[in-house]
Amino acid sequence: MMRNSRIVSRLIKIAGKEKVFSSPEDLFCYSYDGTFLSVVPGVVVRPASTREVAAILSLASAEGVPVVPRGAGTGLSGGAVPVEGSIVLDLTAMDRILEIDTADMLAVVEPGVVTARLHRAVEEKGLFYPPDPSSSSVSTIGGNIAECAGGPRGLKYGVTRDYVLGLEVVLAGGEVVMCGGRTVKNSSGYDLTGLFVGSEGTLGVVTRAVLRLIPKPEARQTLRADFKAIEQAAEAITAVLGAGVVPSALELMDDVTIRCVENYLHTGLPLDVEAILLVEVDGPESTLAEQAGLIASLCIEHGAERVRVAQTRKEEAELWRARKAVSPAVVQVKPTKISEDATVPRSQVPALIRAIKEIARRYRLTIAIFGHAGDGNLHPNLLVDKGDPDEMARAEEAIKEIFQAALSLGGTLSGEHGVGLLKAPFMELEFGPCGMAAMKKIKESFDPFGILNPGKIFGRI
Ligand SMILES: O=C(O)CC[C@@H](O)C(=O)O
Ligand SMILES: [Zn+2]
Repeated sequence: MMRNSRIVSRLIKIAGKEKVFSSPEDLFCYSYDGTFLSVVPGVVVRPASTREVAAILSLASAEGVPVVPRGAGTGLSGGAVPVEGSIVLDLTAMDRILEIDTADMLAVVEPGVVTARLHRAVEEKGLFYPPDPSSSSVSTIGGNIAECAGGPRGLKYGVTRDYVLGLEVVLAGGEVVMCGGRTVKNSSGYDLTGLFVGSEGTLGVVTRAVLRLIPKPEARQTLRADFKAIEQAAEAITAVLGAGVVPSALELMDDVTIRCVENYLHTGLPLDVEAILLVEVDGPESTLAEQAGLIASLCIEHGAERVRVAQTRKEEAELWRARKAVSPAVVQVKPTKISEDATVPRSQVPALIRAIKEIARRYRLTIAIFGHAGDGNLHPNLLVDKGDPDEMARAEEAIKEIFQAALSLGGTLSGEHGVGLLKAPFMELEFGPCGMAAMKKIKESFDPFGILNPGKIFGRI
């Protein structure tokens, strides 16, 4: 609850009475994101323009009040979890697609645009915005930029970072800066655009983005391969990636994951296998049969029980519905799922799977393994019970070991979910003290009073 009523009145003056929320019910709704963490903020404000965001940040820095920017709150690292007494900046009302420029192949959008809405809008014009996090039907572009979201298409097309050409950002004191622009090349000065992408609202608040688009692939084909042993699936992934085709998605779901999804959706996934691969290829219609055929035969060669190629759009949608429902499905089984995002060079995926399985056995934990195996990004989800302190303690140790395993295989803590609060304690494992000190200097120079999303990336301060 915001103790300082003067700040609430100033916010009302800036954004209007109906855009400032401070009832206990409203504050509760903004207290959490896609993780199990929750902190009630002081007040919520929903600005409608860059000018309003600038006025709010200048007020917050003058008063020393923390500000936590927020999109749809689907993040999985705690990046949008408020700080006690903070102002939550709900950016969902700034949701205009300002421009889709087919000649320069770019879109100019406000941060509150829902990712799937942008997909539809650009696809209507024959263009394509590849980043597609599983939450794309609700996630916002601002949140995607803040966490550098990815999704299944990362393997072929990259992640949000690869599509941000330019940004308008409001800095901590309320100053508005423009960085990058509408060109596909830009080598002038420091890459501020790149710095803001993935900075989780700790350096500034994105109020407008120029996004690169590409031509929409002509067609696509999806197939599912079922494997009795997860090792076979892991070998098939390596074989597919080495065969010269680049699938637009190559997703893995292990047996724990399959059971969670089946329990939730009853979509007919096989329960007698240890893993399935969901593979999508795209490109000119004429190339699909050959690409899919090659992948299917490599899967069979590596022990797949069966390969099913989706014959209709409906069948394809059903396969993707199952994959995209993993997160909500896992939560049905254990509400305190702890979602990880360990990412390794793609050749190391089999080794990472082995390491996670061994850690799960040793700590007596159920871990669902799934994710974007084709680009090395796995999401081991620990199914734990928050009310069981012994299990939580084992989970904590297991998480640390999973991170260590990923790092020792040449990987990173996070491929696409960001650091937020959950991974902050482990950052030094990846960057060492000097790397962390360099990042802190950047943070301090952008946010000398520490009002921008404090605690994220660096841990509680
Ligand atoms: O819940 C998760 O761990 C992953 C969510 C998302 O990144 C996905 O790939 O479905
Ligand atoms: Zn993912």
